[in-house]
Amino acid sequence: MKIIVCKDSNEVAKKAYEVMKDVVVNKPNAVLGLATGSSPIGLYNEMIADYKAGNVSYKDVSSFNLDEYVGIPKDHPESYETFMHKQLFDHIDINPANTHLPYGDTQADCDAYEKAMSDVSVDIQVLGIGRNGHIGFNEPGTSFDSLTHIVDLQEKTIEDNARFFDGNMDLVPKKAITMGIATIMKAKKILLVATGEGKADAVAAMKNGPITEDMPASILQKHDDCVVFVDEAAASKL
Ligand SMILES: N[C@@H]1[C@@H](O)[C@H](O)[C@@H](COP(=O)(O)O)O[C@@H]1O
Repeated sequence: MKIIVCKDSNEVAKKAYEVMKDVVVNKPNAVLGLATGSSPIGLYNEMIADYKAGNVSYKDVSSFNLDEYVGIPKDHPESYETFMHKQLFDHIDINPANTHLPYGDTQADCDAYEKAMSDVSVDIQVLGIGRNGHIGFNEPGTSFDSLTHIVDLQEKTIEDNARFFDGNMDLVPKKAITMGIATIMKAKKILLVATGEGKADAVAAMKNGPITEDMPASILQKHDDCVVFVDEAAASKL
């Protein structure tokens, strides 16, 4: 795992984009693993700006997102489907038919997503990290062997996401469908971004702590090509 400490979130976005650009320019039909949350928004803005400048195209790219809430429609304002359209897809030339997010609440839904992903190979997987070390929605305690599955969200995660639901924890979905840890680890390259002091404990445990299912992101120590961009605040406990 390579950690690069940047002075602020702006630099994190710019540096992370250099890695993304390298993948897409070298492989115009790259498969991108994408993430939601506030962390990757700066990176997505850089992708959009460079696309608008005419420097890169996503017309042959396809994408697979990490996760989605269970129990809200795809067109809900806070669904991850809506997030991805608003933050990225609607501003670049990616073919909407080539974008994929998991959806549903049954094992069959999980198996279908896993199957679709096993037919391709993710060239670069973007990740954020939860304050409790979750990646995707793989909460502490998730098996490192897990594939796409349905999860019960932990209190801390519901609390963190309440800001998107009028600050009301009751409105936050309590379940989600997520790629598993084993699904994520299959990506050829992993690009994790984390900013702010709230992520400092999780970043330190991910990098220096024991590899344990209690800290899902710690498994990334075992990935052959994982690059992490953090700002000084998120790096403060390294
Ligand atoms: N499912 C997402 C994760 O993929 C994301 O990494 C995490 C951190 O979010 P943020 O980047 O807003 O701190 O939030 C959610 O739980």
